[in-house]
Parts: sequence; structure tokens; C-alpha cells
Amino acid sequence: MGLRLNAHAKINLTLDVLSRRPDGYHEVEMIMQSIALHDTLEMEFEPKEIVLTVSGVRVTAGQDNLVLRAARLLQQQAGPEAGARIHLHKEIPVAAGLAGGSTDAAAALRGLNRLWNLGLGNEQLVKLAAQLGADVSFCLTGGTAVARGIGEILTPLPPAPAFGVVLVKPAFGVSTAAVYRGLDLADLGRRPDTPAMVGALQKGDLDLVARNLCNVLESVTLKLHPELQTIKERLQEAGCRGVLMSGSGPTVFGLTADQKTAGEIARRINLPECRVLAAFMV
Ligand SMILES: C[C@](O)(CO)[C@H](O)COP(=O)(O)OP(=O)(O)OC[C@H]1O[C@@H](n2ccc(N)nc2=O)[C@H](O)[C@@H]1O
Ligand SMILES: Nc1ncnc2c1ncn2[C@@H]1O[C@H](COP(=O)(O)OP(=O)(O)OP(=O)(O)O)[C@@H](O)[C@H]1O
Repeated sequence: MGLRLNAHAKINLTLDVLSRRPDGYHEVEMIMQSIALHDTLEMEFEPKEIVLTVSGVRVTAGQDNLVLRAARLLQQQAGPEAGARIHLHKEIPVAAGLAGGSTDAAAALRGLNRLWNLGLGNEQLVKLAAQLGADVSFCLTGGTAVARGIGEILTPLPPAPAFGVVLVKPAFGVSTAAVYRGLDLADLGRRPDTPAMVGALQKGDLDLVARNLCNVLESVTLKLHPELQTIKERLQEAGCRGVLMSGSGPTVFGLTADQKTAGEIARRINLPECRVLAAFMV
């Protein structure tokens, strides 16, 4: 019997960078939030071989696809007889700051753990996830969480309100590594207040959430691509209550009271050469 899984995108409601580690990675503190936008993975058992096909948004189906990397990692535990035929349908923009590849990898780990009857618990899956990328651990469970370490140490938060989210992805992508490299740790500018954002989410107070949106990577990506500032202003003018870049960008999101309002703004706003999507927090 085959399996079908949704792999949800994330946005960062806050993102703070605390220090640079000797291996080049950065210690962070950030509030991650899953959104309704998702890719879909379908998988069925196949002896020995792991075969991947892809449709939707263009992304490699080659060996460097994170779904295949996740599958090969888990196959080391399952043994060589375990294989799978996997189809990935991509809706999440690529290299966008929305953890598209990470969420596919997390769904592959979850799905194949079931398909191959491995019975691995969350702790074991998190260890494997951390080998695939900093965002993969969060994507295993999703929802709302504070992420620390390099992103793999998670503290779940109570479910947040289903605020609407308007996403604007410009035609270009950005390299996460280049954005982190471009950060001047001695001059981060305004920093997020994590407890204040946690409190705002718990109260369900959209304006308080909006006031606490903060991402220290934003100024780095804005310097590389000043047109992002115009997109932020357009989202604000169109009625979004708070606007921020997600992750290392370049996707910018705007928050609204609900999904319906997000949909109306997404239909109305005219941003040539950008992909505009409406979603909500899940
Ligand atoms: C920007 C965020 O998406 C926010 O959620 C994450 O911090 C990045 O997560 P990610 O894309 O899953 O990151 P990875 O694929 O593990 O790393 C890509 C590159 O980003 C940089 N990187 C990533 C995470 C981190 N805490 N510090 C870093 O410096 C490293 O140069 C790394 O080589
Ligand atoms: N299944 C996948 N989906 C998307 N990108 C993938 C996938 N597998 C490998 N990649 C590669 O990963 C790189 C980053 O893409 P991705 O969409 O994951 O970026 P992102 O949204 O910025 O991630 P993050 O928010 O975690 O930093 C791209 O160069 C892409 O080719």
C-alpha cells in the first residue's frame, strides 16, 4: 500500500543570530511557523531501488535532491532490500527561504520510516534530520516552535492562530550560505524579542505579532536586492498588518487576520515577475 504525505513550508516570525561557530554555522534563536502551502510526496515500496520523479515547480530530480539524500540516509538503517518509488509534486518556490527542500526531506524520513516499518522514534529521526540540513528537524513536526542551536534544538509552542499569509517570491533565489556570510555580527541592528513574540502569539494579538516580527538576516538580503524593500512597502500598502522577509529570503510575507483577506490581497496586488501566493498559519 502506498503513502501520501504533505510537506509544509515554513516562515520565520523571528530570526536572531547569536554567534558564529568554528565550522562556519551560526547559533540562532528563531520562531518557526508552518504554513498551509505544501509539496506532496507519494511513495510505494519497491525492492532495492530508490526512484524519484518530480512535477510542478522545477527542481532537480538528481542525486542532490534532498528527498533522495534523506531516502539514502534512512536506507542505511533499513538495509539494501528496502527501496521505494517516490513522486514529489512541488508547489513551494525553490531557494526561497521557505524550507522547501528541508520539508521534502523531513516528509521522506517520516514516510519511509513507515513504509519500511523501521519504527524509529522522533529522537532518532531528529538525529538523521540534523545531518540533512538545519531546517529539517523543525519540518519533521512543524507547527509553531522556537528553534535554537543551528536550528535543530526545538521547543514546541502552543498552536498559533490561523493568521493569513501573503507570500511574494521574486524571480531570483538567494544562497543561504552567502547571506549568513554577509552578516556583520557586531552590527546586527534591531534584534527580535523572543518572549514578546511568544506572548503575542499566545494572546492571538495580530498587531502585537506584527510589531514583533524581526529577522536579522533581512538587512543582508535587502542590501543584495534593494527591490525587496519596494515589495515590503507594497504588501503593507495593500493591507498586510505586518511584513517580513522569511529565513535568508528572498520571499517576503505579509500577515493578515485570516486566509480570506490574504487571498484578496494576493489577487489584487500587482507585482510583475513575482510569484504571489496566499496561505495561512497551520
Ligand atoms: C535561514 C534558515 O532557513 C532559517 O530557518 C536556516 O537558518 C537555514 O537552514 P537550511 O537552509 O536548512 O540550512 P543548511 O542547508 O543546513 O545550511 C546552508 C548554509 O547556511 C549556513 N547556515 C545555516 C544554518 C545556520 N544555523 N547557520 C549557518 O551559517 C551555512 O553556511 C550552511 O552551509
Ligand atoms: N526537494 C527539493 N526541493 C527544493 N530544493 C531542493 C530540493 N532538493 C534539493 N534542493 C536544492 O536546495 C537548494 C535550496 O532550495 P530550498 O527550496 O530548500 O531553499 P530554501 O527555501 O531557501 O531553504 P531554507 O529556508 O531551509 O534555507 C536549491 O538549490 C535546490 O536546488
